[in-house]
Amino acid sequence: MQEGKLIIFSAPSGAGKTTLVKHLLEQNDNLCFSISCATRDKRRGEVHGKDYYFISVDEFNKKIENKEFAEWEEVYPDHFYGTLNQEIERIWAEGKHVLFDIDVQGGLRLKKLFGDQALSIFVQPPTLDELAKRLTARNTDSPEKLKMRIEKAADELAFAEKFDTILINDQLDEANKEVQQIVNQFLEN
Ligand SMILES: Nc1nc2c(ncn2[C@@H]2O[C@H](COP(=O)(O)OP(=O)(O)O)[C@@H](O)[C@H]2O)c(=O)[nH]1
Ligand SMILES: Nc1ncnc2c1ncn2[C@@H]1O[C@H](COP(=O)(O)OP(=O)(O)O)[C@@H](O)[C@H]1O
Repeated sequence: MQEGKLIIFSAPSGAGKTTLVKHLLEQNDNLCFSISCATRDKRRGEVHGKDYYFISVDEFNKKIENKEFAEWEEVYPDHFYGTLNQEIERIWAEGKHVLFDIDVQGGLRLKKLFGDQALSIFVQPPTLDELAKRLTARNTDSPEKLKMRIEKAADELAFAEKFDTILINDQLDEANKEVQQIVNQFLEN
């Protein structure tokens, strides 16, 4: 099997990485989204096997024991997320490059594992206030969860400099264009 490349998007929750990743996937047939395992509840509109493999904490722990994950994190208390080795291989076997939407620690771990084969992109909101506004408007989280995500975001912003590239997601059209340029440049080399 010919190995492809890895493009990793990490960001605090609400910075817009899911939005940017979806757009990139629509525009590029040679990229495929890495579907993670997650133990959180499914949100309205989410599909098992498309957005995530939604599994129980017990199933998740079995996969840890069986060393099925390239990386995994307890991103929020009792909310585990992980990238399956099998998922990366499935995508490479299709002759495509792998696109990740994963948390900051997971992103840094994959970059360390794959080195120059991977590009790590940190998506930064223009301000923390704007991030809080976007998360509130998205309306997918309870007030407690919202608070937890915003607090965690402030810590995560400190890791931006450790990524290959920082992308500020202010005007969405501009950010989409910039992402495409960054990805084109990486895939050409
Ligand atoms: N480490 C790691 N983080 C993941 C993985 N999949 C998703 N995440 C991250 O987990 C966090 C929470 O994701 P989610 O519950 O979907 O909410 P979101 O932050 O609003 O997108 C986000 O930062 C995701 O990028 C994974 O496989 N590994
Ligand atoms: N540049 C932007 N300007 C305004 N709103 C945005 C922008 N990018 C994303 N959003 C909105 O902000 C919310 C959070 O974006 P999302 O992609 O879900 O973030 P993440 O995956 O990083 O948690 C969504 O409702 C999305 O539509």
